[in-house]
Amino acid sequence: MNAKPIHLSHVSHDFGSVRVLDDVTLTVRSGEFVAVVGPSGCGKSTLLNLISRYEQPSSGTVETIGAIRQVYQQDSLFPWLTVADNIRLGMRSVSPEAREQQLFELLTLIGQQDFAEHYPHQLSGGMRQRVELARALAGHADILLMDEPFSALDYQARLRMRRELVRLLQSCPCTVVFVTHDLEEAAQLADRIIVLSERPSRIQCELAIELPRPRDVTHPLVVDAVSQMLSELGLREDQTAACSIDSKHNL
Ligand SMILES: Nc1ncnc2c1ncn2[C@@H]1O[C@H](COP(=O)(O)OP(=O)(O)OP(=O)(O)O)[C@@H](O)[C@H]1O
Repeated sequence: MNAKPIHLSHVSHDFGSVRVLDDVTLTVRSGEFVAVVGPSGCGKSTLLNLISRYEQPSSGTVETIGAIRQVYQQDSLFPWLTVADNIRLGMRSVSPEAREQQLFELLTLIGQQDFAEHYPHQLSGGMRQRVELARALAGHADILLMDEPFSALDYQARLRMRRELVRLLQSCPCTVVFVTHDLEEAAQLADRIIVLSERPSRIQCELAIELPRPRDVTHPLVVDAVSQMLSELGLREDQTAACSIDSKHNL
């Protein structure tokens, strides 16, 4: 993997007369887990769409190196295909000889080996998201773009999925950009959190969290990071608490 698999330089993006992103410069290092948070409608998904090249920036440049896979909030499994066939779809770049072995490994990794021949409607929401993750990681993704992948799940299922994602990334390392509304999720998972401002969005600040994963939601650094994001987003009731997280303001 390259040292800088994602590099955005002075990227701005307009939809018609509406400027959504304004002069965003962002580099993501190989293997880094970057979370993106910000107010609703500020352009988080647009940022992912620019990285995936689904959208072209109005100005600035986007450079990526390596295979990109995406995981969305809505599960996008094909309902007429079994779990195994859905995952096989992600393996078009894998040789036929290696495919079945990798399928078995992925099913084992997500704990769904007994459900290979089930259809998506026979699975819970959490199980479907696990299969989505396996499909995205099949065939060796270099960059994983995740757009609120766990937001449809209940709190306990989200906690389990975070743990599962950490475990999966240990087995299948890649560079991750993870959009979420859930500040706790960002603090539990990310090496670096990008806080976007209101539209037209700029990078308001970056928070680095140097703490090994898995991280407990009650760890003081996780709690501090949530507290700082709340402050940055103007959502604190009490703005007086100090924060020990290393943060960099880009305003
Ligand atoms: N294809 C499009 N055409 C026109 N406007 C768009 C398009 N896609 C997004 N927008 C607008 O751009 C803005 C940013 O949208 P985007 O989905 O990127 O925000 P977001 O931060 O991901 O939102 P949310 O947090 O609510 O999911 C919104 O005002 C949205 O209406």
